[in-house]
Amino acid sequence: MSNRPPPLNTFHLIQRLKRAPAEHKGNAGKVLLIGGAPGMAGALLLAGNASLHLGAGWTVLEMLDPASAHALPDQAELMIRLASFDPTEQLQAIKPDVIAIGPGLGFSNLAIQWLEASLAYPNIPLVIDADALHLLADIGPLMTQLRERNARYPNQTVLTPHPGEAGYLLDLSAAEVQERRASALTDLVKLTQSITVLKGQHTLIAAPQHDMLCCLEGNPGMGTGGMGDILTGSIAAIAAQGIHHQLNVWEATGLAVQLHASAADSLVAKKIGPIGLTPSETILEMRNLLNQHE
Ligand SMILES: NC(=O)C1=CN([C@@H]2O[C@H](COP(=O)(O)OP(=O)(O)OC[C@H]3O[C@@H](n4cnc5c(N)ncnc54)[C@H](O)[C@@H]3O)[C@@H](O)[C@H]2O)[C@@H](O)CC1
Ligand SMILES: Nc1ncnc2c1ncn2[C@@H]1O[C@H](COP(=O)(O)OP(=O)(O)O)[C@@H](O)[C@H]1O
Repeated sequence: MSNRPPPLNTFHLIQRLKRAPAEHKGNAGKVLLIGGAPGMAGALLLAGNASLHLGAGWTVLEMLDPASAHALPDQAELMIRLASFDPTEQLQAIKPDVIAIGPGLGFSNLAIQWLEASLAYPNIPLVIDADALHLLADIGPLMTQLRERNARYPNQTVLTPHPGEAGYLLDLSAAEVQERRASALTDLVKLTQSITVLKGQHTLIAAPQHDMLCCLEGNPGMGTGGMGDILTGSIAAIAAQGIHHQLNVWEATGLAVQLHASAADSLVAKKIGPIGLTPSETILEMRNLLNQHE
């Protein structure tokens, strides 16, 4: 207990996101989210909804599932495209300010090509989650590409493993990660050279250039499928606004983690959860907190 890292304390950063009267969507940034293979479109839609409600100027989804890419979205603000077989060309056409890849991505050749192209896309914040973390663990050249990206553009890439994904990267079980969360995170940072968020009760974040911090907020109501997907979209949206609002990727990541957990606590305090708390409700409460502190 006494060895717990210092607490995450980020809400003072919200002031920096305050919008000047003449600001426009270009100042809030363009987030590109990649994933949503057949059967898992919901994961990408949740990440997209989080990005939209946390303030990104544009949210574009590259959806791998053709049926979902062509369906009319509930949220018309989302720009949904069918992920093409030429990711490099597509990225050059979209010119994103931030990329997030992984929610519902799956493990197809197309998924691998999109991860390769995202890792190769230069010098913008990149968030890597869920199935993209499995691909990094499984395919050596992708891990090499990640390390090279971090050597070239430090502090731009964020990994968000839950204990299962952390274990997969480290060749441990989820239970073994949980037994030594702090040292597992240190190992992940060494392995990947990335800003890394080890999710679960008392989420930990660390980076090659930053000491470890611990999020004291959050509750077991967050144990609902999709809760991690909304964190991914939130980190991307805050990082995108950070580009014009002097918030670096480490700060954006910490703020998103704390907002996410605090929003869940705030909903539980209102008796909306812990039982049945949904990621969609949590997105709206994160937006409330962001605007309350602005
Ligand atoms: N609506 C949707 O379409 C959803 C799709 N999802 C996608 O489904 C795919 C599989 O992801 P999942 O994460 O569900 O499944 P995984 O098989 O990757 O991980 C689940 C396992 O991780 C371990 N684990 C996770 N959190 C833990 C914790 N806090 N403590 C201890 N162990 C823990 C457990 O062993 C658990 O069985 C991903 O692509 C994901 O994005 C999920 O995000 C859920 C929602
Ligand atoms: N008991 C808990 N206490 C605090 N936070 C939790 C708890 N259980 C889950 N969470 C949080 O909920 C989120 C779950 O993410 P993840 O497992 O990736 O979900 P999914 O893959 O379904 O989107 C993480 O941010 C994690 O920290």
